[in-house]
Amino acid sequence: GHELGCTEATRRKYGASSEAPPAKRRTTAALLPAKKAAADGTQRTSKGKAQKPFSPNNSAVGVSDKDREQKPCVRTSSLFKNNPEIPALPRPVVQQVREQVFTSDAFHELDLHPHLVSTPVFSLLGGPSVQKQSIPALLEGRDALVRSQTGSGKTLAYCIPVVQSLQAMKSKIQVSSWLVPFTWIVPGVLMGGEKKKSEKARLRKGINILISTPGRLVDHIKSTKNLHFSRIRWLVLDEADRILDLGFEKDVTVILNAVNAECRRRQNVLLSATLTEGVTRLADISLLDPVRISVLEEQGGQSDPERSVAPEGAPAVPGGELDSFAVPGGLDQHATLVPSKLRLVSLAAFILQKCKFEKDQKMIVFFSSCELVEFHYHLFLQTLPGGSGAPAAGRPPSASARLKFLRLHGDMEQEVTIFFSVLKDVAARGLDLPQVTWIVQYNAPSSPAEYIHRIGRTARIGCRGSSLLILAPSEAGYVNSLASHKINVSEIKLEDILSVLTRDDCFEGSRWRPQKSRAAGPPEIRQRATVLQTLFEDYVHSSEKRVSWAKKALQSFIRAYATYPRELKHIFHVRALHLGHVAKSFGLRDAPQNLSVPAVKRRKVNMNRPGLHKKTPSKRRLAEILRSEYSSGMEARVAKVKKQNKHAAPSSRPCSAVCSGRPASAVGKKKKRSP
Ligand SMILES: Nc1ncnc2c1ncn2[C@@H]1O[C@H](COP(=O)(O)OP(=O)(O)OP(=O)(O)O)[C@@H](O)[C@H]1O
Repeated sequence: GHELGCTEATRRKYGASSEAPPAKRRTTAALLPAKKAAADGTQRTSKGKAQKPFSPNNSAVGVSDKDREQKPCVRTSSLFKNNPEIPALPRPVVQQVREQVFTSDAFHELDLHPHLVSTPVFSLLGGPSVQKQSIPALLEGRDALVRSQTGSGKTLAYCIPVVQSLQAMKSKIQVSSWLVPFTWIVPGVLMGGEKKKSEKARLRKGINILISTPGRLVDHIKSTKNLHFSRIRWLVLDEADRILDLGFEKDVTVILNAVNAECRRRQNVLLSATLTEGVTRLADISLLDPVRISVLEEQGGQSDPERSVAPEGAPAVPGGELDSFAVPGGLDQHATLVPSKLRLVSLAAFILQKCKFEKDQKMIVFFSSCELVEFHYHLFLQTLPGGSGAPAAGRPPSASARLKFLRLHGDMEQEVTIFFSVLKDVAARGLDLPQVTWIVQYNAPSSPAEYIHRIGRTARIGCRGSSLLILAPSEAGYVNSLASHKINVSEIKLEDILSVLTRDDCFEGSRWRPQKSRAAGPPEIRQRATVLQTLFEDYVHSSEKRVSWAKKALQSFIRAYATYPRELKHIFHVRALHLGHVAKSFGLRDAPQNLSVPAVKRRKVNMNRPGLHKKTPSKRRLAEILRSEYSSGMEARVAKVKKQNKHAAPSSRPCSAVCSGRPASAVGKKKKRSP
């Protein structure tokens, strides 16, 4: 107790039973010893507001180390009181779907162009199974439905046959330096980041490989005269599950009709990490007598790891594993149950644990809206020790590692520009995130397919990785929902996440001392978590502007929460939220009075409900899509859509921010994506 300089009242506060009636939040004066309050020179009002205006110039990290040291006593109320009981995390028995990602067979057996075989990736491995199976089938001229887990190498599985067939073509249209040495193979991208005029000019010049998002291609089908499909040899629908998840089904139908109208003889390939009903439906209408490729490991002799040919009329479901999702073998999935009040400190503690106290960690944190990405990005950047600026002097070496944060979402106009100027050659070709070690889902995704795609940003192509799903105690049932798709998670206890704070002397609440012999027990963990929460609350309440910023983020969270699909409403229902507790996870000391929860319910948009596009105005759907993790963000420049965005109910479901213990420059890598 004396180390924190806390009063008996503070100790009682931490020790209060969870059955105690909701305590009114104590004022600073009640928790802050008079002597200390005078010493730090900050007089507080009865509302707990600092009268001394916050100046960002005071400190590079928003709340300076000096401030931290001079305010040893926490004044944050009841972080550990009145929380719902944390139930045991369900542990359904799940036999995970396993896939054989690699094959020992070498690629030189395939009759490929020598330049393709000499590509460095082929010398690295025997080869990804999906490539070993797909390439020969596609070279034979077959249509194919390819289902293989995230990060298993699906892109090259179709790119190699496409390039192999194009390089053999006689007519050369122009010279490109992209696909050296196949200089006459010219790829082009349509994704809406540019003016349509430049895209039209590119189409006019002629390209061999057109990579496009469905929406933008439909746009050109409707308005670009120079777009002809009569000589198309291949139609590839990559990420089919995400195309459907994001509501592009109608656009894909328009594309298929337009292509069919001009060209009947071509090869069609459909690739997906997950196999849902929608994907098989799309396969039925887009593929002709397809080879079904799946790299399932044999389980009880039931599935055939080799490629199989669908009997005529049979549904194109490789391995019959509909709605059972394969997860990379090197991926350890976890979930943790965290009461709403403790969410923010838990996330911060987890980031610190991995990115500050462990080496070579790179983490992606997924949030449910762009506003949430912005809020947490700025908050952590300004408050977390090591979040920015130089490491503070006198810290132990283990705690001096600098955290680097990068935000990424679909509503970033300026930031994207800046980002592009820094990493121009990288970002202009799309992003891949190599060597990501942790995926954190701060807000649960609204479909299992989305879950799979999020966690699939780690443990790619045989690497190891881990994921953490943060759920409220009332959301524990979501684990069962995942289990019904053969997704298996194990529990990480909240105490284990928060305990890292005892290693971080920034949260000691008093001047840092080099060594302590005292073991860290639950009371100390609670004290430090409260110090951290106070840091957040002080930052948020240091100006009216920041308070309203936090309120907006909270509002956005509630809006997103209202958009879970009907089948998950029993787990995620906005009425089950304790707004006062949730407010705390935004650094707010009280729940704002004017949250528009009922209005949100009226305007809910469910991205995963089949037939979404029929029920939702198309512009709103577009606004949703533009803000998705698959959006480049540049589309948001379309003023009309931006206007719609303002009024669209939830700002989106999937968005992400990246934080890493490494330099930001190590984050990006070339990646071409479609859709
Ligand atoms: N033959 C190969 N040898 C070595 N690395 C490879 C090979 N094929 C692909 N890779 C690498 O593996 C990573 C994952 O490949 P890719 O992006 O094609 O996976 P995917 O199955 O499409 O994943 P997702 O479903 O998540 O989009 C990429 O970084 C890619 O460069």
